[in-house]
Amino acid sequence: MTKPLQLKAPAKVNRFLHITGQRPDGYHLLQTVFQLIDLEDHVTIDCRLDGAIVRTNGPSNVKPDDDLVIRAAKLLKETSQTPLGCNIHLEKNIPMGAGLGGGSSDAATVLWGLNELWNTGLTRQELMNLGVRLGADVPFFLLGQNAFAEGIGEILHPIELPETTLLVIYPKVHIPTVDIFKSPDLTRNHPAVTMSDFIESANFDQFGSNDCEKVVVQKYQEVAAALDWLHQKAPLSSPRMSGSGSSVFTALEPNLAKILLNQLPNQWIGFVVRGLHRHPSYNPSS
Ligand SMILES: C[C@@](CO)(OP(=O)(O)O)[C@H](O)COP(=O)(O)OP(=O)(O)OC[C@H]1O[C@@H](n2ccc(N)nc2=O)[C@H](O)[C@@H]1O
Ligand SMILES: Nc1ncnc2c1ncn2[C@@H]1O[C@H](COP(=O)(O)OP(=O)(O)O)[C@@H](O)[C@H]1O
Repeated sequence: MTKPLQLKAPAKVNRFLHITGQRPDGYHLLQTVFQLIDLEDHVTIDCRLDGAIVRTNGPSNVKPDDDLVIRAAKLLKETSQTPLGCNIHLEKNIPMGAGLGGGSSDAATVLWGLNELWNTGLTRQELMNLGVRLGADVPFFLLGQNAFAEGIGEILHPIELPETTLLVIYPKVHIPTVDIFKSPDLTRNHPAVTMSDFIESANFDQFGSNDCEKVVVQKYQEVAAALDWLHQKAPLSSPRMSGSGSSVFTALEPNLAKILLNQLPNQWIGFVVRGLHRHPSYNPSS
């Protein structure tokens, strides 16, 4: 019997997020830079010979069958027709509905881990094609490195980003992605940029904007307050929201990030994180 796999599933931030159009099926076309950060869920996967797929631990507010880790395992089992099953132990550290991609990262980690454990032999691209059925962010997490993304987030161009420390604030608001994408107030015609525009910009932190931010700030006062707080405390930085919210972040010198974390109003949760260059559990060429 193989040993259980212990894997880290990192969160992401969107350094900018432009909505450039919409597909005929309603999904939004976007351009973004995804950055992996060292805020991580822990996923332990153990092979079962009886074919059952079981979550042995996980968020109490997500039913086991709705959990993206179980949905990912079932999708790979169905696709590969393996007779094997698994136990999945999920320790959540990434806040949910926070625009940090935790569910998508967990799903990607399970697809990658089970492909190894079950020896199903899918290529990375095949795993990505499966993953996008679970969430638009899943292919990025399978890529395993930072990326400039287009399409609905599945067209990925690897990119190297400089060392960064970020202060991330989760304003304890859970935002369903779908609510933001269906808002009539969402900007959907941001002019297209190129990856070179981003790379050649004088300051990555100031490049572009997050088109979901306006809609979220109008609807969720706590997100607006967290952004205002960052603007006041670090006026020289460029605070942003990540994804469809609710987390906000800014790049700071590490000592200042720690000082501000200690001053954070206690109704919010803060994290000082470092940008990662590679996925902590698998590398892009494996
Ligand atoms: C906005 C982004 C940016 O990174 O991140 P999050 O804030 O959710 O982490 C992602 O594109 C989100 O990806 P993900 O969270 O996987 O969303 P999904 O489950 O695929 O989609 C939830 C719903 O949002 C809408 N949706 C999602 C992505 C997209 N490009 N266009 C959409 O219109 C669809 O109605 C979809 O049914
Ligand atoms: N393992 C999981 N982790 C987080 N959320 C999950 C998971 N499985 C299912 N979900 C559902 O997906 C929703 C969005 O997940 P998450 O990835 O945390 O947020 P976001 O899309 O804002 O980055 C959650 O509200 C939850 O209902």
